[in-house]
Amino acid sequence: MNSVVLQMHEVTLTYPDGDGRLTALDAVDLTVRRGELTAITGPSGSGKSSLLAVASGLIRPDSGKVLLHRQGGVLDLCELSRAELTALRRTDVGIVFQQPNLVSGLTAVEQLEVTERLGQHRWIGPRRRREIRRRALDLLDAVGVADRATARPDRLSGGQRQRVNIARALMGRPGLLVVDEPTSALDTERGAAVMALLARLTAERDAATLLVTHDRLHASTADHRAEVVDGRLTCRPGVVRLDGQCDESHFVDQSGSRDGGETAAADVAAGVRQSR
Ligand SMILES: Nc1ncnc2c1ncn2[C@@H]1O[C@H](COP(=O)(O)OP(=O)(O)OP(=O)(O)O)[C@@H](O)[C@H]1O
Repeated sequence: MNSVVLQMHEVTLTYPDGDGRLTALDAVDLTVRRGELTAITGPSGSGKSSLLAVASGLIRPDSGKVLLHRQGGVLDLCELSRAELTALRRTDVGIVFQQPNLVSGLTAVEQLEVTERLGQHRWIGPRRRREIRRRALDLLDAVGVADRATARPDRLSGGQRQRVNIARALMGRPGLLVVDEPTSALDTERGAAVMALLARLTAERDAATLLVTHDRLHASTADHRAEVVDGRLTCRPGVVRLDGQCDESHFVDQSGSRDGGETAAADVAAGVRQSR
């Protein structure tokens, strides 16, 4: 079994709501492993974005643990300062937001370079700059847009912008990749291609990918799938207890859990596996 990268344990998150509090996440347990893609689905307002925000350290939960396993040890994101979390998101956690928020004046390769340079608090010499450019070009190649490296966002299609967005999130070599609705602005075919790309990158780069999608067809192509309803995970893929034991009662074997009308989903899944 692959090694654990992210472990959420009994995570509860509330927001102010009038005189009271609204529970967005309710005692959520979730484990995400290296080289595996976990997809979260759920109705609107069920807590999917809140789950991603907590998993990536953008929001601190009211209670629970969010453990990030990385080289050199395990960190509880709930105990880190804002500055430490910002630094961590440059190196260990890649985030792909729903809208590819690319900088309008920069070319595709510059979008990736500037991300890397922002993380360096010192002057960067020509050799290091060449290394950064080479890595940026390699990543654009890996996501299939090497030939658009010098194009600005207004010259890229929606699918190409999303691919640059994904490549940018990988610049820091993150162990955890958090992806919010990557296909929402794409048609079915381009959406399926982006899902296949994420599955391939997850396996090739040995990343742990946690993805939110409203599209059950796309979710069915993931290694694991869970659903959030009213802030609770209805099934919990491969949850590892804090004592290190795997809680098999919550393990979801996708091969045995297909629901009705998913023949097409199985076809997409087969395509994804072939393209890996
Ligand atoms: N900043 C906030 N302040 C107050 N309530 C919030 C805030 N953000 C989200 N909520 C509420 O928390 C609940 C979960 O919201 P969340 O955005 O996580 O759901 P979601 O599943 O991502 O929804 P969608 O699919 O519509 O994006 C909702 O009831 C929402 O109204």
